[in-house]
Amino acid sequence: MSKPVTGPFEKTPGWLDWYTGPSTPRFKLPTGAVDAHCHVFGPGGEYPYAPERKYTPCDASRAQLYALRDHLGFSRSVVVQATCHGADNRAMIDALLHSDGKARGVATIRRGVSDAALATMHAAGVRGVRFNFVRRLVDFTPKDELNEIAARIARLGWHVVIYFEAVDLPELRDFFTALPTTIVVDHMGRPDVSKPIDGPEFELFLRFMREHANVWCKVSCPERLSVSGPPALHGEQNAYRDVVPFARRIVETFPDRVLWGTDWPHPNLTGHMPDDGLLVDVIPHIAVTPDLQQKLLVDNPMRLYWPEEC
Ligand SMILES: O=C(O)c1cc(C(=O)O)oc(=O)c1
Repeated sequence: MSKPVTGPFEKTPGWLDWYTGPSTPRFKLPTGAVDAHCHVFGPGGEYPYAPERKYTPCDASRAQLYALRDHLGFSRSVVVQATCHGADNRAMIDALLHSDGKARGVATIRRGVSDAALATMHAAGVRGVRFNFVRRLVDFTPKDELNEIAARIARLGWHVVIYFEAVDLPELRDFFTALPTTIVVDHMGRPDVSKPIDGPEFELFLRFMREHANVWCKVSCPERLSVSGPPALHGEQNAYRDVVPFARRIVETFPDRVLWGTDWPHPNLTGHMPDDGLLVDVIPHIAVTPDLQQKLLVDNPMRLYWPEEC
């Protein structure tokens, strides 16, 4: 892979660039595997970062994303609009249009979006919108605006991706459960993995999924959630083992509603930047049988993003 570069923008101080030269995973992905959560950043010279952004990343182009996809052994990608681009979806859509149909997208949209713009996005491969409740990433959008957006995209058959911190679930739960679409939770609802797996906080999340069959979950981002590591670096084959039981519990309880993604290029990590090859090697620890791996990596994302092929 080519090296990270920065265009006309100055990166947030302390920014960690994505890992160059990732190892080849030891885990062999099943045929047709989908990386169901990844991003493109810019390049900033071509697709400027949004004025309202909370961070400025290094560039991460579609060519670099697809080179990683091929290196790791994925067949397809779901490109999720990154908050540093606000509601300007051009970089993400450009990535979809240059994917030979092998990428779908999740957009960020505002109330004023036209029906024509939504139709163009749909034609490009957008199949969802992202509602973000993580305070360090976005200023909140009022709930009435989100409800209006949800009603409009429901008509297109899209779903809503939600990103929130575990401590905020009690307050947001009623809003989420009233949404009219499939709901996909980013990064396991960000559990605090230093708390007990059988404790009330994680149980609330499991109950949220148990009681609402339209709620799906990405069992992604152990590198973000881990407290006691070890990180996916230096050949580590048992990385982020404090996160593994949480992800495994979700996969085994809801095998037909889980997705996995790299989260490349891993925005806002501070401690380390994972070797994406070793990150893939975490998968067999959280989906421990070929059957669970097939659902997590192929059947579920295909049903959600390429239903016409199922
Ligand atoms: O936790 C994060 O910092 C983060 C940020 C973004 C984004 O800026 O879009 O996306 C993610 O999936 C995770």
